[in-house]
Amino acid sequence: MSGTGLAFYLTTLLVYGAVDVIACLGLNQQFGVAGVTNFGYIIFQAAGAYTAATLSLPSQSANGGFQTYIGGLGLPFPVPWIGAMIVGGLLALPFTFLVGRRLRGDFVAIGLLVAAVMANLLVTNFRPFLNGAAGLALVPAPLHSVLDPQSLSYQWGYSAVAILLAAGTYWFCRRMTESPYGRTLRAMRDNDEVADSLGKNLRMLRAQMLVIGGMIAGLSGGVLVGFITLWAPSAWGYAETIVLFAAVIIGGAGNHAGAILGAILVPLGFEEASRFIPAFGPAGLIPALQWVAIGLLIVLFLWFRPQGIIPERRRTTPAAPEKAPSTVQFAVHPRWGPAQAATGLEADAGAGIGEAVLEARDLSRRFGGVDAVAQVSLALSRGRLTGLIGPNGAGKSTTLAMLAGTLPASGGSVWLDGRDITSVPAYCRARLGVVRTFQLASEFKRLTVMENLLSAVPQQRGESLRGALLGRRYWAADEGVSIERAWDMLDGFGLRAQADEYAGDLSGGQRRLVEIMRALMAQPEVLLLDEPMAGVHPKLATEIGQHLIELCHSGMTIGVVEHELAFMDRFCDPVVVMAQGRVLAAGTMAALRQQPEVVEAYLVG
Ligand SMILES: Nc1ncnc2c1ncn2[C@@H]1O[C@H](COP(=O)(O)OP(=O)(O)OP(=O)(O)O)[C@@H](O)[C@H]1O
Repeated sequence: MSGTGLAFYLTTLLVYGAVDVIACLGLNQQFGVAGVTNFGYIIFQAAGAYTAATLSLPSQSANGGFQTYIGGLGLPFPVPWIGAMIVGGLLALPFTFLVGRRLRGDFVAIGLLVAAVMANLLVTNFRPFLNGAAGLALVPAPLHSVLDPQSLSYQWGYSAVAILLAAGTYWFCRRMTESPYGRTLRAMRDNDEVADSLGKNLRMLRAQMLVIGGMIAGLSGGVLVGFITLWAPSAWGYAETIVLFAAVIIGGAGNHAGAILGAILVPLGFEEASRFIPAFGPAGLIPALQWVAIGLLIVLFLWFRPQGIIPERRRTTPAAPEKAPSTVQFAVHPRWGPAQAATGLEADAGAGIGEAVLEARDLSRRFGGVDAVAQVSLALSRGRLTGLIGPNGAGKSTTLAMLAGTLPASGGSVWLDGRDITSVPAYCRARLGVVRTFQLASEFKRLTVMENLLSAVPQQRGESLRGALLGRRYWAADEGVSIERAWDMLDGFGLRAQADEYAGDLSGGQRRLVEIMRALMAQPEVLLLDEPMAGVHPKLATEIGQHLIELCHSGMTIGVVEHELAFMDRFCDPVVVMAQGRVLAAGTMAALRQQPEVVEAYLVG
């Protein structure tokens, strides 16, 4: 290869590499960080490429009529690239309805894949739209009227701009990810039901990810088509999406540096490596083997190294001065606790004690033909630790889920402070102060203990997309206050040493504690605990029980489902007994023990 030939080859590599990096960063943001599986990702790149092409091509009549397309506006650089981003983002909008519905993630992924296949078929078979299978050619290169696109200096310049855009995309994605907003995205990825119950608006977050990913993919398409000057349906089959997924998974999903490495190794590396394989077998064999190799690599990585070559970074928190770990410290809702007293706004913790705060009225839930909960009416009162007991399958967890809104009711209503909240979604109920924990372990596994706690803090400055983009200076002080509270909480629960460990690596009992701490970090007005003491050391369970009582004294309303009767005896008043989906009785444990039907249904054994 001559020197000039080599230089052209190098610049081509650089542009392809930069385009792949941009595309992989967008996909990593969607899939690796936020857990939104978009098997139709490639159509957003294609939309960007077609948009940039039709915005820069002359009108159809001016091109001699050898290709047909819509648009043909002949707009100057950089309008086609900006248009590519905008259309990539706009194309994502219809799909935001898909993620907003209560569809499972894999259905959404398949829906997007089907959309990608259909879009490709449409463009291929409907020629007037974008010239069908033949695709668009002779797309004007950016600034072709003032510069010579064939010159080597132009090619170097193009590579430099493409690399700068890739660097800008990296900076943009990092800014989102390394912020409270990014933490919320990762929490949603790890366990969306729990994120929902902590007040995170999943529909909004997923929609943002789809639109931002679409814009980034669109940009990558715009940059690519300006360089290669042609674009056809064969360039964006659904298999191309698989290549990008392979890049992200192999590089290290969730880590933007990993996505960059994956982009260089997989789409670029495979293409280049196959050039050096001597031709053998029938035509098309080598590209086919390339697919087999990529498929095998995905399987091998998912099996042996699911975290990829550069795993997601563990976020550690600078240690704060240690406090005496003798007692459990709780932060209480500002409306009721000392924090509010300190501001002088409302120091009367005794106000309203005993009045119904959260009520179920004739609440029912059917699963298929089974009445899991049938016309249950009960009230949780301010300042009371209300227990809910009953045999297995009595409907306790289902009732608690309907109170928190994580499960829709089939009938009846839920009231908060005298307001009907039956149709209010879980994340809004959490924002109103109703926070629950779950019966099964529900920590955010790939978030550290500290991050689990911080994820629950309401109204964080850096938790919105805007706040994240404004940067650390905008949200660091606010985050500092939350970290301080989290350290206090960790000291109280004796988990300071585990602050930087992944919550998924803790013991069962420790994970329970993380859940309780996380719920308390949300500063709830009503706290709903589903078997919180399971696996917790009895001494600590007693300590927690005592502090739950303290919280009640400061005005919090707490409901707890628990099988441990000793806990009910000691801490809960009143206690509601459920059996076969109905409320059997309610009162103090002492009174309940006097009722034969309760003893028969539950207390015996
Ligand atoms: N998602 C579901 N689909 C179908 N049936 C369900 C579902 N969730 C709960 N059920 C059924 O509803 C009934 C009540 O279950 P629930 O979990 O509320 O009981 P529970 O009192 O909390 O029991 P446990 O103490 O064992 O947790 C059970 O018969 C259960 O099998």
